[in-house]
Amino acid sequence: MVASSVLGFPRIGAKRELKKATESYWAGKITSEELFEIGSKIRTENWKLQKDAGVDIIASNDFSFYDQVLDLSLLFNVIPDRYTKYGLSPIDTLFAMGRGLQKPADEAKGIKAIDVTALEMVKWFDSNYHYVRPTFSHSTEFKLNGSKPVDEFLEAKKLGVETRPVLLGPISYLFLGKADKDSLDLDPISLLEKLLPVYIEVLNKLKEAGAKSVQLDEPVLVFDLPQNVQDAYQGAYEKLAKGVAGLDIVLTTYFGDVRPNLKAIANLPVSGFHFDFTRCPEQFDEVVAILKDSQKLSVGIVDGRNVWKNKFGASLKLIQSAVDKVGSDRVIVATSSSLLHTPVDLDNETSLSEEIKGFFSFAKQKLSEVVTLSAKINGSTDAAITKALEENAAYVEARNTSKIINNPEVQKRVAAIDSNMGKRQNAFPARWNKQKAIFKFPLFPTTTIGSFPQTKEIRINRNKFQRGKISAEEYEKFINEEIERVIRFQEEIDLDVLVHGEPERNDMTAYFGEQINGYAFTTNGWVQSYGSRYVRPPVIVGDLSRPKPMSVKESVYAQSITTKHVKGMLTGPITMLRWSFPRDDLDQKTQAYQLSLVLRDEVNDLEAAGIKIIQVDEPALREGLPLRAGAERNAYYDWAAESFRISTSGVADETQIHSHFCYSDLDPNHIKALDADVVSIEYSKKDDPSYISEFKDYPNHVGLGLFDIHSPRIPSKEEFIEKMGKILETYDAAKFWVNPDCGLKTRGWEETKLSLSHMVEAAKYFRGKYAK
Ligand code: MET
Ligand SMILES: [Zn+2]
Repeated sequence: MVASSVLGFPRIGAKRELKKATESYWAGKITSEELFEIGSKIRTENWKLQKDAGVDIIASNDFSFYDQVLDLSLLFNVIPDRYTKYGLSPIDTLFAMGRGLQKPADEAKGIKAIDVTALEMVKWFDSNYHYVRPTFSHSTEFKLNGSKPVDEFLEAKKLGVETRPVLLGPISYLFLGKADKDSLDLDPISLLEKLLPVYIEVLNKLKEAGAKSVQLDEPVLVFDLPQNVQDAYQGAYEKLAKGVAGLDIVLTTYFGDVRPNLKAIANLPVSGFHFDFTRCPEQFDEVVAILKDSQKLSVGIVDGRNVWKNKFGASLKLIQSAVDKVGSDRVIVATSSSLLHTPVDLDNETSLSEEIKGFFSFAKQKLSEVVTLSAKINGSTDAAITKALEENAAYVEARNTSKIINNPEVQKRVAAIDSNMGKRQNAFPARWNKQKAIFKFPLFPTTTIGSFPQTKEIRINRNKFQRGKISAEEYEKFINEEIERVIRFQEEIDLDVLVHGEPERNDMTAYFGEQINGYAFTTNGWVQSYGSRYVRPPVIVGDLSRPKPMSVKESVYAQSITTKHVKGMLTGPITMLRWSFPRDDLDQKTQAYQLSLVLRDEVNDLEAAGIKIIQVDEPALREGLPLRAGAERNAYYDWAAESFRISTSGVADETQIHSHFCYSDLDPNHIKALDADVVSIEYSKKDDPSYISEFKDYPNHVGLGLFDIHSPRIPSKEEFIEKMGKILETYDAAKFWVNPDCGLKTRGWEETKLSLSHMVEAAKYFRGKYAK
């Protein structure tokens, strides 16, 4: 019999319980016991849901209060010294590593002041999830520190749910990490021998607790891996298998093609493999060929990364060929990856049209999909299964013929795009000559990335407006007051280029998506982005067009109340695409081009309305990069840059185009290809001098982010001076912009005020210094 399996379930709770809990804990409103209680409740619900749906193989240890990779770092004692010297509890150490911690001293209680920055946070493969990067040094001493995987396994067992614990595998864990700044010569993979005993220890504890099998995720197998990393697999898994004899290890890969690394895993002594056939069905024959004897084949066929209903007909064919090859007892029907990347429950959506709702499937619905597929393959004649299959066939037909999907006007415009649309009138040096005469910026111009604190008041008013409790006029008045407050504050601390603060935007993608035809949006479709930050990606369902300007009103208002320049603020085409759930029936390039035309109209409208500086954010540019080098990646480079340039090249030389990048490794060549006049880049946690030199010969202007906006800590003026000083050792002062890492919307006003004031003071300090 074929079994059904789910690689992981969203941990945020159907009503975002986890967010509320962690944020209340950070605010000191609930105790750690209360926090743990809520975690336990979420886990219990998730396991029950899966069990009730009939899923055979259910994961445990897929829960986390912050990030599953960070959990492992805590578990393995990969905790840089700077976090251990305060005597924090394990959960507080975890949060300090994830988000930094700054606490004044409490003399009365004899408690010292705490001031520690967060570890680096980076993109999880090509998703919009972010993990906390394991940070190793020569002094890292692996040892088991806690028992989370075992505790959660036993917790489920007590509830009558037998689970398969999931851990990130040892090679992925090391490869996704980095050397700490005191140990830059350290190659994390060289720590493998030291790390394996700790894996063996925890796996044995799981075995003793009654686990029969574990899921070891090795997603780095979809990267181009250096030879030494590929070579590490065989030995490592032999040691594991020997060290935990009797425990089945299923090696899990996802998000792509593992064929280039197939040799590395072809002879591993594991009990089974999982492959992602939604992302790469082409690998089927070759990967199945490595299976030996009784090794199981977990067929990733229900997409863990999107919201579209599975197309059962095609899936059943693929599963059937798996059964034909290895026999039904060895086949598992699974989600392609953890469902962490999908919203929790479609049943909570009340405002979607029935037609569109009929196209979607969220995490809970995907449970039934794996169950239905496996039941059908097992020959079930159950009426409910038959009905589900019939409904699915009707869905496929309905989507093929739906009227909301095709817009011939849009298709015509995309077909008519020519190469001139992606070119500014002149190259940057000529543009800059004109721009500097207009803007007359001082040396080290200061600015922010766009958003200012999204206060409770803003959320309350937005909510009231959405519910019709306040009129459009009242809401506009409120937003304008917010804009005015932000403008006055920026004038007060003397920033050079102002922003309107984005108070009208709940989310930088959804805000625009809601104004573009062809998008659908959910009311509850939250997905974790990092820590307690969740996003609600809108869904591209059809061809995209802009019925009217989307951002001009707020920018024009902000500009009307100040004599300084206000930047218009837009989300770029690639980020719009990446932070939405895309269509699965149209290639991504065409979707990006549709978006680029929408944005081009908006950029041109902003310019026509008198906005002279326009920032088009592309934080997701790097995220879209295909995970492997090759033709697909090269093509992406071209169409992604072209989409940005189509958006921004309709303006005069005098209009200054900014762009912004964050969250991911820098990709200087790609950034250069966008030809923006000024780019701001997340930098504060990089500790990597090569980031500076990468831009040495770049003629355009660059602001390296000077402080971490994910953390509430406030850098002092001296800290800014030190940071800037370091950069200026190698960096051309004439192209140096001063800005934070990213927008400030998740911060409070108090810390924002202080951090930005210190930043401006530091810029002034250097102006004085350079004037001499
Ligand atoms: C994730 S990038 C965010 C850019 C946006 N303009 C903001 O400041 O919030
Ligand atoms: Zn950003």
